[in-house]
This record gives sequence, C-alpha cells and structure tokens, in this order.
Amino acid sequence: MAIEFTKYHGLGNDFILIDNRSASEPRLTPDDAVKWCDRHFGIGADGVIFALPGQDGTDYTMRIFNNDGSEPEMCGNGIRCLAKFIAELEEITEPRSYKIHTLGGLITPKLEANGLITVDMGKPRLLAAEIPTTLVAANQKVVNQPLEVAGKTWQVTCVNMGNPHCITFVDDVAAIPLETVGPQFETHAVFPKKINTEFIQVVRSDYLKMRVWERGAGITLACGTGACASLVAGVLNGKCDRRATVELPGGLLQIEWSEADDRLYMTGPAEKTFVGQR
Ligand SMILES: N[C@H](CCC[C@H](N)C(=O)O)C(=O)O
Repeated sequence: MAIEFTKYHGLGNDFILIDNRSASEPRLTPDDAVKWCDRHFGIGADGVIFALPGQDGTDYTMRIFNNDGSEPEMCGNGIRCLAKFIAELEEITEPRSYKIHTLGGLITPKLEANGLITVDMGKPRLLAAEIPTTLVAANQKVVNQPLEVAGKTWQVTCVNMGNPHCITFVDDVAAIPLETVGPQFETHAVFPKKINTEFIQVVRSDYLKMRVWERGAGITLACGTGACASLVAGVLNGKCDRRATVELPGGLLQIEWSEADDRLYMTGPAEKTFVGQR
C-alpha cells in the first residue's frame, strides 16, 4: 500500500516526513529510509522523520533515520520541520509550542507568529563519557584537545546535544576538504558512537560561519544541533558570545546559550516543498 509523505527542509537540510500517529513503531524500516532518501533512485533527503504518538506526557514522539539508515538521538532542523508538519496535520495556524519526546530527551519547538520556529534544545552535555569519546578521561570535558585526523593535528572541542559533535575552529571554513576529513572524523576510534563534525570560522563574536560533515548523512547544508554545539564550543574557548548568528551554507540560525537556565535556544525556518506517495 502506498505511503503518503511530505517533504520539508530546514535551511536545505531536507527530510521526508511521515504521519505515524496511528502506530507506535515507524512505518518504514531503516533499509526503506536508505532507499527513500536516495537522490537518484528515490525521493531524495538527508533523512526520514516520523511523527509518532507522544509518551510520558508529551504531545508527540520524533524518531529519525539518517540517509545511511542509522538512527540518531536528535535533529535540530528536523524538529523545526516536524513542528510545522504537525501544525499542518492538526490544522493549527496560531502560534503554539509542542512537547516532543526524542531519544535525546524532551525538546520543545514553538511556532512563532512570524513563521519561524524557536526550539528549546535542552542543556549541552560536556563530559567525555556523555559525548561519548575516549579522547580524554571520562569525567573530563573535551575543550581544545589535540586529535590526529588525516595526517594533521586538529584542536577539537566536543559537545553532546542529544547527538555527538566535534568542533574545530579554523581561519577559513571554505578551505576545509570536508569530503576527505569528514569521514575520518566520523569513524575515528575515539568516537564509539561516531561523530558529527563542524568546522567554525569566527567572523565576529556574535557571528560564526559553519560547515558540517554529519554522522550518517555526510555533507549537509545545515545542522541545527551542530550550530548549537558550535556556539557552546565557541563560548568554552572564549571565541564568541552566548548569543550569535550561525551562517550555514543553507542559511542563518539564531542560537543562544542561556546563562539563566543553561539551555540552548535555536530560531530558524522550516519550509514545505512537496507532498507525494510511494
Ligand atoms: N546526522 C545527525 C542527525 C541529524 C542532525 C542535523 N541534521 C540537525 O539539524 O541537528 C546525527 O547522526 O547525529
């Protein structure tokens, strides 16, 4: 039987969204996700996102499969797309928040009157055991630590935003050979659950430029959890303010790491591109 889907993107980080409210398990398997995400033989996407019934008092549950079939804990651009998708399913037009259960914890996106979505992304986790990584002792933070990748020593900072991130500050993000170094970071032995890798150029203390190699998806045009992790890394290294614009190849995100509650807040768009069935 054909399955309906809606295609969304958050700054070019694109997803196939599936209405999964009638079942507690995703309607597609990880292998299906690989086929559906193929940009030549399938629909084409960075991942598949399922709107499942809520649990533990939440409105909904989000599960996501990367386009390699792996299942990450969280997705920042994806949860903005999910919020808009749900509002469409519920025929809601006025601003409202949703409590979403994810494998990375409770995440709360809020539809704003201006069409943007502000997401409470929760608190960063900074200890090596929480990333996870074996780069330093389990109870230590990973800030500005040397890591050998592709024959070069990089100074890295690691942050978990539900999913794991490794951030490196560089003078010119455009000069980074992402296709070469990305996979070698992703599968490095010090990251037992693999890693998302962000390269950051500090333009001003309130403006960062970012490129990303995503775990399970490769080069994407934007990464919401990565933008949050990168701002945290910038603050930890004394390179940026707690509120900054992050410029990604797909567009801009506004990120704040609240001093008051230690939580990250991300504001950005989500756009519907088409509907279909397969
Ligand atoms: N590939 C990521 C999940 C998607 C994250 C990204 N698209 C975002 O917007 O946060 C991972 O395996 O952790």
